[in-house]
Amino acid sequence: MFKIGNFVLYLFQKGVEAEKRAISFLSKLRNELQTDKPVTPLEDELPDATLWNEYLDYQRNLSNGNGEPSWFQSPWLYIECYMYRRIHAALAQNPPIDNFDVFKEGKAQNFFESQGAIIALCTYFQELLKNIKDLDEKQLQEEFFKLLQVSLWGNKCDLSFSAGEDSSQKSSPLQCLEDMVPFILVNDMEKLWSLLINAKNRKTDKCKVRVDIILDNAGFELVSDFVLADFLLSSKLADEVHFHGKSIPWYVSDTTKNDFNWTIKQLQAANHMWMSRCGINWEGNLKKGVWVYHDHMFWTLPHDFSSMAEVAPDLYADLQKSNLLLFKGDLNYRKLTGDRKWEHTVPFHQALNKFHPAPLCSLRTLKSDTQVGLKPGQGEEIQASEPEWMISGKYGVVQFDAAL
Ligand SMILES: O=P(O)(O)OC[C@@]1(O)O[C@H](CO)[C@@H](O)[C@@H]1O
Ligand SMILES: [Mn+2]
Repeated sequence: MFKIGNFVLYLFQKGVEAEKRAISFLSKLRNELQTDKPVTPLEDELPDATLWNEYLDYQRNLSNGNGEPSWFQSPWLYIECYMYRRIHAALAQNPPIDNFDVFKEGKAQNFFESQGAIIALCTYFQELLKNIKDLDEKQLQEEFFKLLQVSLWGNKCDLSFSAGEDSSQKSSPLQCLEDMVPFILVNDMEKLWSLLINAKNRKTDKCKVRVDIILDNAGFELVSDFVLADFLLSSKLADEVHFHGKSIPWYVSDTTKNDFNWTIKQLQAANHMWMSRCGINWEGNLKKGVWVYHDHMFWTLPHDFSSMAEVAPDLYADLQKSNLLLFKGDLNYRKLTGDRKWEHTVPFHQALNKFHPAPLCSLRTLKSDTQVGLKPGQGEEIQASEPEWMISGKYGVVQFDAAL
């Protein structure tokens, strides 16, 4: 008994020491940020450190003698990613808190506060499953469009955008879909449907249809992605869904493997029949191998996706096996388009800058100032009445690129 007590005390002290080290690392980080210090190379030995340091050299070369890359001067996308990587280093080097996710609490809260919306969605979906086999093609298409839009608007719930404040889904996610259609600035849902229905109709036993979802936020958005993924399988539009999450805590609410598994467990254990049924089915999908979770360090590097083929050829080759890639969220859109100040009328295909592993689609609510593929005058017209249109999260896109 005494020995166990000593051991617990020892562990407690180790924990306190690790916390102190992490806090001091984070204070240093805050000071560097607030005083616009030069960006420093990473000093940890995590597997991606070399790639980060090479990227810093690349930024130094870009600045072409105009001073060192620094917190206020360097590109926003790079600096913001770098900040999350440094936060990770503060914890990852510090056992026993090396696996602690500083954003876990916020993500769990988002999930619990969205409970009503999750119940509404799971109930709707389980009712739909009861007669999905009897639906004709037109009806299937309608349901696909609905669930696609729920997943699109689910992207409003992100904690980086709301600076950690409540951003849960409060209203029923299915109710106002029709009213929100005018806010979808690029609406390629028909193109997605054609791709999927043609693949289904052409399908042979040997060739499986694979859809990949490059995930964004945990909480309500993740549940909406699960429902969409289940619909794709249950309607036989796809045979496999591959999910891609983040291997380290990222942009506050992004989904890690822990969040992915935690969410399914929470649903299973819920005191609501349809929520729990969803959780049970989804764990079954993972066990059967028709749902597959992946993570890759590339998703938490600062590089935009046009560098993927060079920096992460294994990931690029894996994505090439897919029939359709669904990229969720704003950050993925920024990385798809290189976060440049493109003219709004530049075609999406061009902004992708040769990133075409497979047909792809962005499901994104606008929270940052990059938007391509609009009709002439479309952006200017909204700008005139709503100067915040690109950062308010009120508008969205379902923007497709057929690849090659
Ligand atoms: O990718 P998400 O979750 O849709 O959005 C991430 C985001 O909120 O984080 C950044 C602001 O901190 C912006 O890039 C973007 O608005
Ligand atoms: Mn996010």
